[in-house]
Amino acid sequence: MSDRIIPEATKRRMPIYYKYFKSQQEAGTKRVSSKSISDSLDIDSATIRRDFSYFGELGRKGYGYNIDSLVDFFSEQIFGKTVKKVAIIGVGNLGSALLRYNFGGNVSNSMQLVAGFDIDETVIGKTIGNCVVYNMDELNHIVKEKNINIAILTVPKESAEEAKIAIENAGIHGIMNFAPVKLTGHEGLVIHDVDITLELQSLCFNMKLSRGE
Ligand SMILES: NC(=O)c1ccc[n+]([C@@H]2O[C@H](COP(=O)([O-])OP(=O)(O)OC[C@H]3O[C@@H](n4cnc5c(N)ncnc54)[C@H](O)[C@@H]3O)[C@@H](O)[C@H]2O)c1
Repeated sequence: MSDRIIPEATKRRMPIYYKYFKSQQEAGTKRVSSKSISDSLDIDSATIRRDFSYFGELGRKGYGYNIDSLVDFFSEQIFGKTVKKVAIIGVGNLGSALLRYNFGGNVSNSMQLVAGFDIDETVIGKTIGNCVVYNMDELNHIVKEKNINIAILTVPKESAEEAKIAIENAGIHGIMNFAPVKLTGHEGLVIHDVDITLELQSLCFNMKLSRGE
């Protein structure tokens, strides 16, 4: 890979490309042009070529891109060489819905939801989706036993800091945080905040722009 710094916008498009190439592979497509990627994803061809240029030569001019190679390449760029094992911390309304959803079953070869954790005795010991809900006290040893690398944090905001410390101490390096609170961790801990309200506001803004208001 080029040692140029990859822009945030390119990083955000990586999973979008991967999802598209995966769907094309499943449909039996062997080769795609940047024009067909552009038309399908509504991203202009120049942006696609610039995004891909950060990763070296992925296709030949006039010949298009080989789908199998792209799927392998993007899969390794996004997930690395090991399957990512994911746990839900806080199995209430949102956490249990995510356990049942289980990534829609779409990416199970690269990411697996393997456990839930909670402090509430009424949910501990239950199986939701395919996952057992464990007591938070068991976090350290279950993380080691199941090689968990990522935590999805769905606890109330008052508990988020405490839960983050427990996650960090268990040796997990990635948190997807749904709690409405800004968390920081030690260097090497990557935290992504997810906020459906921001997405909705962005949708409102785009609707307003598209109507020319
Ligand atoms: N970002 C978004 O778009 C979005 C959308 C919906 C909800 N949320 C947030 O997600 C979080 C969960 O919402 P909910 O409706 O599922 O709440 P909930 O109260 O139904 O569930 C929270 C769960 O966390 C558990 N919990 C509390 N402290 C814990 C701890 N220290 N360790 C482990 N588990 C703990 C509780 O026992 C409970 O089961 C809230 O912070 C909410 O504000 C965010």
